[in-house]
Amino acid sequence: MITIENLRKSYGKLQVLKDLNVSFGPGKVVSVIGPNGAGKTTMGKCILGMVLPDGGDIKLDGQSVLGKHAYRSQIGYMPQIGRYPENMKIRQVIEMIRDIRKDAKEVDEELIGLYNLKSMYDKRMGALSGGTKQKVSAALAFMFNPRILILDEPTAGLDPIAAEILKSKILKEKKRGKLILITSHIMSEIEEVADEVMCLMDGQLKFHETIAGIKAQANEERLGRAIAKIMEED
Ligand SMILES: Nc1ncnc2c1ncn2[C@@H]1O[C@H](COP(=O)(O)OP(=O)(O)OP(=O)(O)O)[C@@H](O)[C@H]1O
Repeated sequence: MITIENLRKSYGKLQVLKDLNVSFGPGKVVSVIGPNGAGKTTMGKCILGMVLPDGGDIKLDGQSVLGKHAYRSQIGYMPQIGRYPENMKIRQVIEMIRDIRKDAKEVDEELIGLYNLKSMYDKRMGALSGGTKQKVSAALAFMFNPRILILDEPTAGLDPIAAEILKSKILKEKKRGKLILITSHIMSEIEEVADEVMCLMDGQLKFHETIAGIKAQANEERLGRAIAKIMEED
């Protein structure tokens, strides 16, 4: 589904992605982990076309996406921190995005319902709590039934019930054959939802393995310990 080949990206002198190679298939939840600043968000933004790589390629179903736009409608994105016009009401933000995506065949309002967002439709974005803003971001990411979802620390700031709702949604959409990339630092969450873990270290792929494979490789039952063991290996 997505293939990343020799991807390079620098910000000034800082080399963030250094010849990154990795591929992801459909019907999988892949947890993207790695130390702060390892390049996880940058990789996601390169896939989304929000950051232009300096070299290498990103292919969707074998076709390069670089310099193209239309493919983006197949990807839902939930940013780490959603930024919205402060004065717009939730209703207006949702209507605006629906208007931009008039072409979408299917509109999925499940999260709007589960998060009871309609009861807050007239609140302004600038007046929302961080968690409520996250709920709006989650609802928008899933809204147009994209084949691919890129979720950047999606449960950070969500209360436990809202986080459970999101995790169930992730698993439901995975069963429908979607590819879901999730950046997370929470081991219990990774173990609950992910099939595979991709670890970025210093802009390169440290490993990309199934959860069972990681535990077997490290000879550790606890995922957190297994990952720490592999990350410490040279
Ligand atoms: N627009 C930018 N301009 C300059 N440097 C940037 C920019 N965006 C990211 N960086 C730098 O690139 C590096 C990688 O950032 P990135 O956000 O991809 O890391 P990350 O793995 O997602 O980190 P975290 O776990 O903290 O979210 C960091 O050192 C960051 O400061």
